[in-house]
Amino acid sequence: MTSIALRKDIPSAELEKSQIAFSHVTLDLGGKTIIENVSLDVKPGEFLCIIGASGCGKTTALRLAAGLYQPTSGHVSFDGEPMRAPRRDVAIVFQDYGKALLPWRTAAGNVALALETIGMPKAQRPARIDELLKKVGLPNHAAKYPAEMSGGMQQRLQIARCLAQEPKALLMDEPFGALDAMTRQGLQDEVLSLLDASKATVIFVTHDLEEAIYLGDRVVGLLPHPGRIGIDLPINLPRPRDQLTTRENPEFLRLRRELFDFIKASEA
Ligand SMILES: Nc1ncnc2c1ncn2[C@@H]1O[C@H](COP(=O)(O)OP(=O)(O)OP(=O)(O)O)[C@@H](O)[C@H]1O
Repeated sequence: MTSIALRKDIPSAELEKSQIAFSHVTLDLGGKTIIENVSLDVKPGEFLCIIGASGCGKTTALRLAAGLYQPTSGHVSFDGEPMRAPRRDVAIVFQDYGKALLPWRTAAGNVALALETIGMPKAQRPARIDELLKKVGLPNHAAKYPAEMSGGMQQRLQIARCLAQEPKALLMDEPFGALDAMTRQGLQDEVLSLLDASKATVIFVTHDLEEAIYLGDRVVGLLPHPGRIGIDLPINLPRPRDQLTTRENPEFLRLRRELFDFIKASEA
């Protein structure tokens, strides 16, 4: 059984296809090569984490996956089609929820915007908004504005808004980087259970090696200057994951050591 099949029940024919594929991707920006010859296949429903030293190109790789950058050479595809521009079925969750949310709209209004974008008729929106806010643990906060919510709540709201798009893939850039440790662990578990239900493919960028192992089916580490794949580890830890037992598992500790050594060597 593969680690992906452990996460959710996806037909094996689906797993053979790539959902997001990088083929020999190189990207130059400002006269510098930022990403060099990256080839990467992400399968439908896979939870891939990207780690690496600061400035190694993690966010840039995510922007390529989102269609926000076009490669200088090589290509990025989604469901077998060239990724020439951002797509509605690929949602992005940013670390900076403050900038991602509209401050003049309530929680319900922020989610409604995503429903408008996918063309949901107005009459159907309130029930869907309630459902989404409930899913992310904000059932009683529909009328609040982002400024009236904690960081963790705002990030939940951003996730609800992304789920409203019913994305096939979710690209997450350090989504919990600005949150305290307890809020962060709670949201890790919420994201795992939300994604188990939605079966979306995930690319999740993080500085936190333990977070990457805890969440992922696979962890890819980038080497810096230019950004290249230096390590690609399957995470064969049982699911559902548990904040105590998973983190105490000897395999978790072995993986943490391997990634720690990788980062240390890549910074040397
Ligand atoms: N538009 C741009 N023009 C020129 N250089 C850029 C541009 N965007 C990013 N870079 C450079 O590309 C490199 C990779 O940046 P990127 O933000 O992808 O790294 P990162 O791994 O996400 O970093 P961090 O972990 O600190 O967020 C950095 O050296 C950065 O200065």
